[in-house]
Amino acid sequence: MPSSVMPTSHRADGHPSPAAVSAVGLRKSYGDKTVLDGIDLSIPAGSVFALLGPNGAGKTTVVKILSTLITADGGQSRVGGHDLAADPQAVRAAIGVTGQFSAVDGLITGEENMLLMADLHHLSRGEGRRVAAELLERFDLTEAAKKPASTYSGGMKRRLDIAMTLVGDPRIIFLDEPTTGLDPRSRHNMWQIIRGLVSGGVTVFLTTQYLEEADQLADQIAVLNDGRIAAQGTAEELKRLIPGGHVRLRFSDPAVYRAAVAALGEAARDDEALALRVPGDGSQRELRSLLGRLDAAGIEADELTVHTPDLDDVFFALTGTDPRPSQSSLPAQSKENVR
Ligand SMILES: Nc1ncnc2c1ncn2[C@@H]1O[C@H](COP(=O)(O)OP(=O)(O)OP(=O)(O)O)[C@@H](O)[C@H]1O
Repeated sequence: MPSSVMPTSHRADGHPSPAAVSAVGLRKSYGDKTVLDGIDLSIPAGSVFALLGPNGAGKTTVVKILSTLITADGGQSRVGGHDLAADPQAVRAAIGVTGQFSAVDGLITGEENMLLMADLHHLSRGEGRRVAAELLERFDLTEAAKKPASTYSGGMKRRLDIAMTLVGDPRIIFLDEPTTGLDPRSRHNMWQIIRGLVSGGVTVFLTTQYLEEADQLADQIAVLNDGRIAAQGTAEELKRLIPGGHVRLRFSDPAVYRAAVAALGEAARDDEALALRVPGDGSQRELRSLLGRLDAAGIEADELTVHTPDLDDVFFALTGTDPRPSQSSLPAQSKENVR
């Protein structure tokens, strides 16, 4: 299933675009615990790739391997045209990494953090100052530039972290859960920043637990579960992989609800909410037939909503992890995968 939905990408001139990141058969274990059990990836240059997975699925491990922070036990990968095992230095020079292991030093100011990065990249004093000022401006940090980074909000720290990464002008950026813990406004801000990077030709590899984030940003999404890629494709392709479409009918009168239960034998019941979930593809034909059956039984629902599968459904079907734990009407599933 994974490879069958992975399209070959083409540049505007019709030639296949070179992969910015590729991996074949990546494996990693800690002791007798297998974290990655053969991961294949191919990410075209200039695109956004989202690695989606529940807690502990191994997302950070993939990022750490591809960004040379740890080594894989098996498999091959190329990043920015360089073999990871043979030339990790060249890989390091081509990439930027931000995430759970942030480089921001809280004791010094945002500006000093930037200048430190400029030093690390051997920029001259003048060039360093110019680049730092430009990036601080771009990430809306000019005002806060002279304050210690420890006083920054979560969103500001993430922005500073990305700004620091960009000092070296990397063509490939790894963002490990870039919006975890951010409020909705900062999250949208971060999405704009990521879109800006991509429009400048940067390849973005991001990990996320948020389906909406992958849906919003990614050209390709891979769902990681139990050390393997359970499915890969565009958001639309993934949504087509699974059923999940249904019509939800809600009633306020328990007697009418019971009549509906009797009339629609195949529907999943939520007795507490007096709601029924009738599986279907949401097509006009199916809706007409459903309404016909309700009419014939003299039943009128108080609320009728048509639900087409979304990434939540895909995630749920593939990982057994319900991203919407508050929805009691979903069937109870094994939570064994949640570590
Ligand atoms: N250094 C280590 N030693 C032992 N086990 C580890 C080590 N690093 C990670 N693991 C284990 O590997 C598994 C995958 O961890 P990883 O951090 O890659 O997951 P993740 O998908 O990024 O999760 P999260 O969303 O919680 O960050 C987890 O079960 C974790 O406990």
